[in-house]
Amino acid sequence: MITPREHVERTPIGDGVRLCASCIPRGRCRLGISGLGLDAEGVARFRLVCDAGHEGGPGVAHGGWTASVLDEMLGSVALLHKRLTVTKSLTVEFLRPVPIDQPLLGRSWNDRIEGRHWHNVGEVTLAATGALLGRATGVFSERDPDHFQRHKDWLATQIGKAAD
Ligand SMILES: CCCCC/C=C\C/C=C\C/C=C\C/C=C\CCCC(=O)SCCNC(=O)CCNC(=O)[C@H](O)C(C)(C)COP(=O)(O)OP(=O)(O)OC[C@H]1O[C@@H](n2cnc3c(N)ncnc32)[C@H](O)[C@@H]1OP(=O)(O)O
Repeated sequence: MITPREHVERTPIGDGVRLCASCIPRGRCRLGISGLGLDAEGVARFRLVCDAGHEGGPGVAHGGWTASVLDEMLGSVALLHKRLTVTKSLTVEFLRPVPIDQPLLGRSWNDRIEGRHWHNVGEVTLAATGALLGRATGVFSERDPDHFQRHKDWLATQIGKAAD
């Protein structure tokens, strides 16, 4: 079985972020995230733009976009340390409307690790002024790469049960 590090290293990067399966063919994150790497304090930094494809209210991002980018940014913290985690819980605060087509900045970092659980934090700000628009806390559960095969096996059992 491959190690989590090998699994992470085999996943393609686009604009500085490890790409999820659906974005690998396009070569960039569909949410408009580019990664700037870890700074000296171990904080992951990102450039973000919410394009009109994610417009909710007039001129502002759908809340699902904001929650998704925070999930992605907090989920990237362990990836940047070559560890594999999935979101166990995510709490999002929508502090101000997020404008579309405006440069935004994202930051995410680890607060503490308890066993296999990474407690991560992150925020989205307006690049022009640093105004805080949204923030999140989340717990990310460290997994082995067999997580996805386990899911397939579990699903096959469930579907089998439904057919009985
Ligand atoms: C998009 C995912 C990417 C993940 C990384 C993949 C590749 C890396 C490379 C590039 C990716 C690029 C970017 C990614 C960056 C950020 C992505 C954002 C992160 C996400 O957006 S990620 C998707 C959303 N998040 C989930 O989708 C989690 C669903 N939630 C669970 O999976 C469990 O809830 C879990 C693991 C959280 C529990 O955590 P835990 O610490 O409590 O773990 P525990 O082992 O105790 O399991 C407790 C119970 O879950 C069962 N269980 C565990 N694993 C299972 C499996 N594989 N199949 C079937 N059942 C499973 C056990 O059997 C037990 O069941 P029971 O209670 O009945 O005994």
